[in-house]
Amino acid sequence: MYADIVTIFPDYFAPLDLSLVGKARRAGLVNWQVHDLRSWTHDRHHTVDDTPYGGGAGMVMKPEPWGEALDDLLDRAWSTPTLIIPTPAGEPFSQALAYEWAAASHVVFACGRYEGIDARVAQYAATRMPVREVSIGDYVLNGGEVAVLAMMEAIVRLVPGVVGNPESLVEESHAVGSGLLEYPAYTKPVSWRGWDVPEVLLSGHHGRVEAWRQERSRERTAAVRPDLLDADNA
Ligand SMILES: N#Cc1c(-c2ccc3cc[nH]c3c2)n[nH]c1N
Repeated sequence: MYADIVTIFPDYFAPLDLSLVGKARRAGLVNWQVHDLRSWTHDRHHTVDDTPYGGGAGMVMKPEPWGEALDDLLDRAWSTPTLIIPTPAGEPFSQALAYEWAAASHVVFACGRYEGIDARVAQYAATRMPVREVSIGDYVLNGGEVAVLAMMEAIVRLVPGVVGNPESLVEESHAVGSGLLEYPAYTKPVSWRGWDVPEVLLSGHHGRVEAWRQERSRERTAAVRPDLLDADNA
């Protein structure tokens, strides 16, 4: 999976070179390039925003720099990428989308700022590539960069070879098809500040451990995400 990330804050993405995601890049399993949108401006002030038509607070990102950026990235592309635009108004980002894009050869992330990107950019882009407008949750950020950091981590960890034990991807919360949140985890010491590890986990009886874990998953899901149980039963 290769990603182009276009932003006015390239430094936001330095953390991608840390930990598992950075290790995957150094192993050649994934790669990405961060681009400063201002590289596609031509005025002295590298202007990327302007006032909104129709009035209202804030500024809107101008279409011209985005159009030139997408044209350049498409010209250099080996295959037609999917354009992913983070926005509070988007479809929910999901584990299923993370799997889909982990298998994609090329994605382009467009990080908006201010009140967002001129709507014609997504319209124009859709004439040249698949476009997905996605949201990482029902709260409002100041820009798309944090969303892209989250999506990159969710996507890269699913690329084959990145996670040491692929089994660990199966039992986690929101694993596609599981419909349940993951069970609580414990490690040594067996007793800590008066709290003991549940006996069943010390029994060595795999059947009982599995049954206990399934019950804890259902209990936890019913408590905090009953909507997943409805979806699970749908
Ligand atoms: N994804 C996502 C977002 C955003 C978001 C994304 C892009 C921009 C550009 C200006 N403001 C933004 C907020 N807020 N909340 C989410 N779940």
